[in-house]
Amino acid sequence: SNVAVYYGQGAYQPRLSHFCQETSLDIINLGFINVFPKAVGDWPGSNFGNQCDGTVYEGTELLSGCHQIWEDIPICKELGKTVMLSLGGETAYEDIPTDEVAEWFADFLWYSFGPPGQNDTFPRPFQDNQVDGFDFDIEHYGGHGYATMIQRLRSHFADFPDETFYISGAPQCQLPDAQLSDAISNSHFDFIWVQWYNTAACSATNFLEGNGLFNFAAWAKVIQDSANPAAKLFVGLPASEEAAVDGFYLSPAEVYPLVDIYMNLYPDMFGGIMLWEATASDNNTINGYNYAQHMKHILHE
Ligand SMILES: CNC(=O)NC(=N)Nc1ccccc1
Repeated sequence: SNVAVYYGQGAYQPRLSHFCQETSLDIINLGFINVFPKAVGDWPGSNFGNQCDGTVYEGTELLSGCHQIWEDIPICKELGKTVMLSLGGETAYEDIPTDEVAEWFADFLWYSFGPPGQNDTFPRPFQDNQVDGFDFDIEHYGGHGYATMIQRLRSHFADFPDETFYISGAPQCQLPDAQLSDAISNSHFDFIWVQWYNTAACSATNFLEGNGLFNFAAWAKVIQDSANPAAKLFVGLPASEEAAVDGFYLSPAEVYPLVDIYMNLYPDMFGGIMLWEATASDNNTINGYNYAQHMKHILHE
């Protein structure tokens, strides 16, 4: 199974190619498109932390100088990594007011970050690089419009039948997830990485306490009943103590029994582990291995 990490918001983070050289990482979510269009014709905005050169397309919040990222994506692809573009994140105001705006947003993302050369009225923030898909890390205000966006994106995917594009989501563990439940029921996800941290009522730490509140099984049922029962369910975890709200970190030794049980209870659905986030994992070494390396070992046990 796979290890997915978020990249783009790490403190003093190294450039993307550093993480693409890590063999323990399979999927890299570039975060974030953190400003959403409010009307048809509005451009979204982006933030990738200390990366990019601070320039934006005039009159927008969309970064235009992400040279480290456009230089590094080919390296990542060469090394077999799946590179997703993540929408949302902590700072985003994610409200999709109408279906027209949802479809505009999907078109913008596709023509700007999908295969190049389709429609040159759109910018190419990563130049001729194309991402492998789009991740929905919708933390608030959401709920409306995401199913429409995803259906629109998938109609674009169908124009490139020889290429594979993915849709993923990072709901909070509380059910039903206010932001993404509608989208999960009504549109096709490939990966669902649940944030089993920062929410006491259902986080992975409950597994350690054996109190029955860790709700992997409930999420498995949501996926079984969803628009894509074949979607893969990942266990989302903080990659270090500091990477999440206090008290939600699990050591590798604590993760092992959780993964062992649920990987074997749900062998087809279990997709792997998602980590928030890449730099925190790098800075969290235990017995000479960083956190993501420990996770990769656990998945291969
Ligand atoms: C997939 N997205 C996240 O995991 N976001 C996230 N962890 N945000 C955050 C929330 C509280 C403290 C630190 C980071």
